[in-house]
Amino acid sequence: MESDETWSLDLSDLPVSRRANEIACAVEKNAVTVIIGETGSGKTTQIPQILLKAGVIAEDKAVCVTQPRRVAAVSVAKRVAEEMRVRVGEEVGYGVRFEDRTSTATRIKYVTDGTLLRELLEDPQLSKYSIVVLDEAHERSLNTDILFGVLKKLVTTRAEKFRLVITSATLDGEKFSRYFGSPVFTIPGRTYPVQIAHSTHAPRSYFESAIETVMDIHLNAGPGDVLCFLTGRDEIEKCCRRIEDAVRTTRQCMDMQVLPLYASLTPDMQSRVFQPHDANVRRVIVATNIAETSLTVPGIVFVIDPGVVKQIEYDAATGMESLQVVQISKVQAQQRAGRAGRTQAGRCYRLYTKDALEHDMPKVTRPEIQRTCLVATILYLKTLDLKDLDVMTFDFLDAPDPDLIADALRQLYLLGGIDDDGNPTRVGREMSTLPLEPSLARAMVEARHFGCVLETATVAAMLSVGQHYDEATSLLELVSHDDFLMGDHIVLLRVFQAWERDGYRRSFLKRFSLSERGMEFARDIRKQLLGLVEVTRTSHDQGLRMLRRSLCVGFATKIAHRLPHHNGYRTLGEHSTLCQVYPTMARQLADDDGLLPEWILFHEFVLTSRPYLRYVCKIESEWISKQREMLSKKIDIHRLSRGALNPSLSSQLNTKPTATEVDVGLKAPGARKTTEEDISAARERYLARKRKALD
Ligand SMILES: Nc1ncnc2c1ncn2[C@@H]1O[C@H](COP(=O)(O)OP(=O)(O)OP(=O)(O)O)[C@@H](O)[C@H]1O
Repeated sequence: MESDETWSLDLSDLPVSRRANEIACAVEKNAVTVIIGETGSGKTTQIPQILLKAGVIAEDKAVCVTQPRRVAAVSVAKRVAEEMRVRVGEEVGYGVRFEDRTSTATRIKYVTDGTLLRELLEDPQLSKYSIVVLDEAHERSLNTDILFGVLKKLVTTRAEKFRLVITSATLDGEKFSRYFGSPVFTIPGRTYPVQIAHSTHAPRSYFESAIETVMDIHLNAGPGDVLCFLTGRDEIEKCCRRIEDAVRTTRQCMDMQVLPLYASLTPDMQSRVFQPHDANVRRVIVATNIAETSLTVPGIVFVIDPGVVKQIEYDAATGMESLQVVQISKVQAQQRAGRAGRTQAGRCYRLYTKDALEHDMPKVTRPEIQRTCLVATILYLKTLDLKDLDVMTFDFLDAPDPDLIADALRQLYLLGGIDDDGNPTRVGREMSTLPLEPSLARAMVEARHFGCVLETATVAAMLSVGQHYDEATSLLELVSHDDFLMGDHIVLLRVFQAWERDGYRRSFLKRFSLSERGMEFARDIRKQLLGLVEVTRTSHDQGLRMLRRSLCVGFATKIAHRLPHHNGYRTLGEHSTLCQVYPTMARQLADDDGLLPEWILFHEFVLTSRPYLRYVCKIESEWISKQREMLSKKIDIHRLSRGALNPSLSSQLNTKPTATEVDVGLKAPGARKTTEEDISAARERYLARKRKALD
């Protein structure tokens, strides 16, 4: 028997649908509307349909709904297309990185927040849309936070009618209302009840406790699928194996199917969780927080919430990132419970005590914009050419620490993305058109001059993907010993080239234990990059050398020097830090004396058990003399914070190719410097808000 809960619900009975008229009127009347309604009440799927039916969307335009994650944008679009009985890509479509399923007929478009940011670069007025809905606002993803600030401006400046809607189940309505100067519309009622159970004591291991709870439900509870949250890929894969083993050794009449769900799975693998299945088999989905918001997985009755999440934290002083398992916020706990009770009544098992929820957990999730590297964000804001932009005082909902902004400005300047007056250079604009992180984008721009676009695009694509091979891979069959000694970038290039020579066959990937998902994804990204950057060619034997030189320009702020007679390194720059090369990589780089290269560039600087450099490549000191000189130069951050005061003027001035060739002193007439007072005021505001958030 197949479950078909999909149609068991009368859509007109969803809390949001019951208030359709009022919602349509509120959006029609107000430039910005904040809508708060319980999880599962119909915000994501129903509001766009309500606005369409009520004629709030202009005839020749569409409504765009953002989601923080790709899997949500795709699955919700599919669901709404089903409800409207149209095919995806017709009246309802979606746009995510590397995939656009829309047509001229599309009136409701689901996108990731990153996709909307890109669309803004091409069409700053967003002229295709009459309404933008920023959904899941509570997540405070970096991209959604940027959209808050940019769209708040657009609402007041666009000549044509434009409406902004902010939605979430768990939002500090008052704060949003104050920021946007908008009314808050609250929708009472939920779909089905969710019973919540807390642990009576803190478990010794949330991982073991999660497995025990899955097995307990399987052996003792009635029918229904299980959604269990964990923190990351490795942990999830391990948990799936453990559960499968436990089921094998337990005699139970009901079968079980265990499915992982995390961001780096292929879209095909991800969509398995939404496919109908035999109701006699209990399905257990083990997921990261990508399943925390938006998703309706039909059949879920039980949710297991261990109360933890993996979060990235960037330290601007050292340039080091750490990925740590931290406690979730109360808002996240509520979202997780809300994954049950959507198609039938449900239960949520919290593997932490009620006391911990009330006293230890933060109320809301800390915005990503306050704990991440902001180079890409600042470049983005600069290239949008907003009038009177000063990134230090930009109207963010929650401003980041000024040190984070200063760090981003410094890095952008050293990469040549902005000039002495903080205006985006031609190089900066080119960088912003590439769907890559700034260092890789900068290397790609440089690769054109060095004639090694193919090689650089391949390395950039491989590095963007991350997961390529497992420990068992015998790379020396694919990569020569000499190439091996040059480091990861060259190894990644050679691996891809070997696969390319083999005609991109899957059997090749299997034979060398290469990740099918990772390699296929890298191939897609590479193809896209090669469509964006003109391929200039250099002689084959120069390719490798030129590649490393381009990387030196892109990674000008990520260079390390080995200590004398020692395999430790010191990063270059204002806050030079002692660190080591990640152990598995260090083995491959060492020469016959066991010494690592004197100079390297690195892709990642992460804090795990200690500070490690990951993905490193050997470079020559004479290639980086300009970079070293720049790194030791005192940079006037105040001058960089403003910029694009007069876009037409700045674009005339911005014809300088790289920062290393920036003519110091060339200044846009009329540019007012951000003063020390502006920055102290920004810092004060930031600290005051932080204190308030902690209270
Ligand atoms: N794929 C689906 N299969 C079955 N029912 C679904 C599906 N998607 C949505 N629904 C039904 O529609 C309801 C509304 O879903 P919707 O995603 O619009 O809610 P929401 O208010 O946006 O929730 P959240 O705040 O959790 O994102 C769900 O509670 C569920 O009953």
